[in-house]
Amino acid sequence: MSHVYKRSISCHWTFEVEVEGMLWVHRWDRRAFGRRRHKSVEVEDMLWVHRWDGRAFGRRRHKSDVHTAEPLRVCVTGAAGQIAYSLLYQLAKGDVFGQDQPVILILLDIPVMMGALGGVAMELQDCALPLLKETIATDDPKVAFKDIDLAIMVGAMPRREGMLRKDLLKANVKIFEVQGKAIDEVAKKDVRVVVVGNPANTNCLVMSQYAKTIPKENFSCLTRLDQNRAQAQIAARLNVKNTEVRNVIIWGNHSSTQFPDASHAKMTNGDSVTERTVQKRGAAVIAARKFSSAVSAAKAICDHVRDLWNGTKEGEWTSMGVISDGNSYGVPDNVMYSFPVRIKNRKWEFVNGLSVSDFARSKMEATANELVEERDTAFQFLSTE
Ligand SMILES: NC(=O)C1=CN([C@@H]2O[C@H](COP(=O)(O)OP(=O)(O)OC[C@H]3O[C@@H](n4cnc5c(N)ncnc54)[C@H](O)[C@@H]3O)[C@@H](O)[C@H]2O)C=CC1
Ligand SMILES: O=C(O)CCC(=O)C(=O)O
Repeated sequence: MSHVYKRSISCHWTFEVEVEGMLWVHRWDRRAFGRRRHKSVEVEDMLWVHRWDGRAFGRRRHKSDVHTAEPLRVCVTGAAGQIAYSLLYQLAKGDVFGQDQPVILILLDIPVMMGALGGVAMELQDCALPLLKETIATDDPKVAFKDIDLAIMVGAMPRREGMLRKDLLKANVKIFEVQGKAIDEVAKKDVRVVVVGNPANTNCLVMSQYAKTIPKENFSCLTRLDQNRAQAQIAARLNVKNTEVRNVIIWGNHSSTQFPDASHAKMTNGDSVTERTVQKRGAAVIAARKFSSAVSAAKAICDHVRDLWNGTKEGEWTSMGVISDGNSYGVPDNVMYSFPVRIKNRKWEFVNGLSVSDFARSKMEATANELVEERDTAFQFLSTE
C-alpha cells in the first residue's frame, strides 16, 4: 500500500492512498459532510476512517471513531481527593490530550483512602468513556509511576483556614522526596511531572532533586490557576470575553508574594490586575467554602497539561513554575519560579526580553526571596529527619 499527502494549488490538502490496486483521493477542507459510507485504510499503523460521499474529492478525514495510538500512561496522585474528583473525568474524556488519544489512568493515594479510591475507579468505569483504556488504583508509588508518560502530583495535605502556606511545607515536602525517588526508579526517563500539591513550587523542586536521572526541565508546577484568575478578573473589568485576554504573567511563587503582571497582556486598557484579589484568592475560596479550590484548580491543571502536550499558540505564552537556571530576569538559579514560557514539542523555553519596570522588579525579587527561603527550610527539614 502506498500513500502520499499533497497540497493542491487551491491550498487544500489531499491525501492519496492506494488500497488493493485502487487509488483513493481525499481532500480535507474543514467542512463537515453528511452521512457517508465509511472506508478504513491502514497507514503507518494508524487506522484512518474516511467518509465517502461519492465524489473524487470532498471527503472528510475522519479518525475519531478508532483509537489505535498507544495509550498514554497518566498517574494522578491524591486521586481520592477533591481536585482529582474533578480532574480525572476531564483527562479521561479527551479534553486534554485530544479525541484520538487513549489513556490509562493510574490513581495513587494513601492506604486509608483505598476504599474511597475504589469508588472513584468505579465511577470512572461507569462513565463508559471510549478513550479510557484502563484504570489502576494503588497505594504503592512504584506501581503508580511504572512506565508513566505523565505524573500529576496533587496528593498532599491542603491548607485549612488560618494556616499559612508555609505550615504545609513541613507536612508535605517529605512526600515529594519519597515520590521523587520512586519516579526516578520506575518512570519513563522522558516523563513529564506537574506538581500541584502545596507549596507547589518547593515541592516541585524537592521532587526534581530526588529524581536525579530525570531532567529538571521535565518538572513544572501549577501557577495556571493564578493566571486564569487574573485573566478572568481583567476580562470582567474590561467587559470582554475571558479568551480575549492573553499573556497575563504570573511571576514567582504560587503564594501571596506572587506577582501577577498585566503589563504585557493583550486587550487591556492599561489597567493592572488588582493584585490582592489574585494573590489572596485561594484564601478567599477557603474562607467561603471551608475547602480549598478544586474545580478551578482541576480546570487549570487541564490547561497547563494541554499546553505542555500540544504547545502554546503562536504569539502567546503561558505561566508555569519551572527551574530558574539560566533565566534572563535575574532570578536566582535552583528555584522553581513561575515565568512566562513558550512550549513546543513538549519542551518549554523562557520568554526573554520582556521589559520590567522598577516596581515589577521589586515584586519579582520579593517572591524569589520567598522561594529561596522556602527551599532552604525544606532541605533543612529533609536533612534533619
Ligand atoms: N497549585 C495550585 O494552584 C493549587 C494547589 N492546591 C493544593 O493541592 C493539594 C490537594 O488539594 P485537594 O485535592 O483539595 O486536597 P484533598 O485533601 O481533597 O486531597 C488530597 C489527597 O491527597 C492524598 N494524599 C495525601 N498524602 C498522599 C501521598 N503521600 N500520596 C498520595 N496521595 C496522598 C490524600 O489522602 C487525599 O486523598 C493541596 O496541597 C492543595 O493545597 C489546591 C488548589 C490549587
Ligand atoms: O492554600 C491555598 O491557597 C488554597 C489552594 C490554592 O493553592 C489556591 O486556591 O490557589
